[in-house]
Amino acid sequence: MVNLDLLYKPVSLKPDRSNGRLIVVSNRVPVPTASGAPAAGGLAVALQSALRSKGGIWFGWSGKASQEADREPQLRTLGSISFAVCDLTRRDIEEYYHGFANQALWPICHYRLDLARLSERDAAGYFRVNEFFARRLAKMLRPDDVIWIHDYHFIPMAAFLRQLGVQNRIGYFHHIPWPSPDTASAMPHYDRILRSFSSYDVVGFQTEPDADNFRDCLIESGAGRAVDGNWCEAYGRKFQVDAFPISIDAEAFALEARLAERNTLVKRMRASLEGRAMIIGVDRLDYSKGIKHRIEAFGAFLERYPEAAKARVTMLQITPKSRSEVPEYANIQNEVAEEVGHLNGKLGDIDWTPLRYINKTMSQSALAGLYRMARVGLVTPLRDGMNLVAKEYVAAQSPDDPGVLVLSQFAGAARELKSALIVNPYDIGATAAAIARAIEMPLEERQDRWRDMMATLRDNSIDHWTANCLQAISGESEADLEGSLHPAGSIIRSGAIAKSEPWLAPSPIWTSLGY
Ligand SMILES: O=P(O)(O)OC[C@H]1O[C@H](O[C@H]2O[C@H](CO)[C@@H](O)[C@H](O)[C@H]2O)[C@H](O)[C@@H](O)[C@@H]1O
Ligand SMILES: O=c1ccn([C@@H]2O[C@H](COP(=O)(O)OP(=O)(O)O)[C@@H](O)[C@H]2O)c(=O)[nH]1
Repeated sequence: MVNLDLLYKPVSLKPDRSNGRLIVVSNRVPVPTASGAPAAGGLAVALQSALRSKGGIWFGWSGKASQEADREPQLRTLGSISFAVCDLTRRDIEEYYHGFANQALWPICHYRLDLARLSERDAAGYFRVNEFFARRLAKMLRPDDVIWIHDYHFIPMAAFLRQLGVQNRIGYFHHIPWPSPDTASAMPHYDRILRSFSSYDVVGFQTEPDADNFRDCLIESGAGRAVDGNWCEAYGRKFQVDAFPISIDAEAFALEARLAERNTLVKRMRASLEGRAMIIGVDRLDYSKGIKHRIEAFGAFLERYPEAAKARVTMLQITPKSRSEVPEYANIQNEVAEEVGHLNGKLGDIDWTPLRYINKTMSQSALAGLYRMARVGLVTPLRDGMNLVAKEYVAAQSPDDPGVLVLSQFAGAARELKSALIVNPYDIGATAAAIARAIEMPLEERQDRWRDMMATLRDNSIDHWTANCLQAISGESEADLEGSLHPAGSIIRSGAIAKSEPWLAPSPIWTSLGY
């Protein structure tokens, strides 16, 4: 373990944006390991390339628990990237990760108020852990670093950094949906959460509706207003609020899929299908992914076309377990397993298992090959920030014989992949009909739809996303705004603007919680 205090000086100088390192902060940090285990989370997969060119630090949780005394960041450097991760205590993990992040923010952002647990203990733990990370990060920063913070685990991180005197440019990207004010306002410490966003220079969302919902939250709570298009003034500060739809490297994924035709696992799968068409679903085992509804829809499809289906179709559902210590996730694991058992018991035969259900994490290469083999990609979340699986499925298809994507209207990806068969995942009959349509779809229509979606993916690649986000966060696009009234990062007080001043205005609730 390396004591980072010895390596970096504290922040004190005026920011210079030109040559700064990139500092990425995320809850999960894919520290390279000797075994090179595959990553199941979209965030980890999507950010693989982000740090490559600029160099810098990827900072976050180690994924491990340890004792209070032993929690300075551990550093691993590979080329121009240093991975710095801190352990958390068991109590931290319980309150910050399982508790506030995944039992309050996650369900509320996915419109599941019925599953939200509002606990003061968890809330205090969430803010405490954010402060813990902020203090350690602040010690590593240089004045010209650009900081890019990811996801709902770290909403208050910038506010703590500002309190510590950090004046760097800081951007935030929210990977999951942001709901409308009536739902968002169910968040515990809603005012404090909203206020926390104003410490960023840029706040990014997956889609326009998410960004609109967020602006509406500021307006309806009386905290601020929208100005100059995609900017907001709130809590005395001006910051950019915009949609940056995340994507994948479609060309690289297509190549991976072509090569994966030689993958042993893919070959085994193909042989076992005995000529049947494959339908594929790939999701973390999460209630937001709509797996139960999907299984019901597949069952309805089988019952509607029993003989044809048996002779012609098999479904593969790849579902790595996720957040198993959270009760709602333990419940969904049981419910899905039961649903799979019912379906196979009722509709299967001695020589045919209609639904193959696997709780393993597959490598990207195996997934790419399996997507390519599948006639139908079933991506039917009840709510999803983006859903990279939908994009990967499209990228993996063979141009000569592409499969059909059946996509939920409630996935962020549906706003871009308009040539998918778009379904309401709550409508079991309509989803069953879409499966039937996808199986029967003529080659020409499949090719037309695929070409359209692939063109969209090529136009907005992951590199594009990273470049757009970083351009906004580093303030490069602000040259045009230099003459405008309130450039980003400015503090607004009674008509005067003090650019890049420290942000030191905690609300009463902050102090009441002891921060
Ligand atoms: O880290 P975990 O608790 O194991 O969860 C895995 C990740 O899930 C979420 O992914 C989201 O980000 C994707 C990429 O932007 C997006 O396509 C998807 O719709 C979201 O659900 C979560 O936001 C990540 O932080 C987690 O690491
Ligand atoms: O066994 C698996 C299952 C999923 N994934 C990857 O995990 C990501 C899931 O991202 P998505 O945006 O669809 O959902 P999230 O899990 O982030 O909510 C995709 O890149 C998948 O390829 C994987 O590598 N192995």
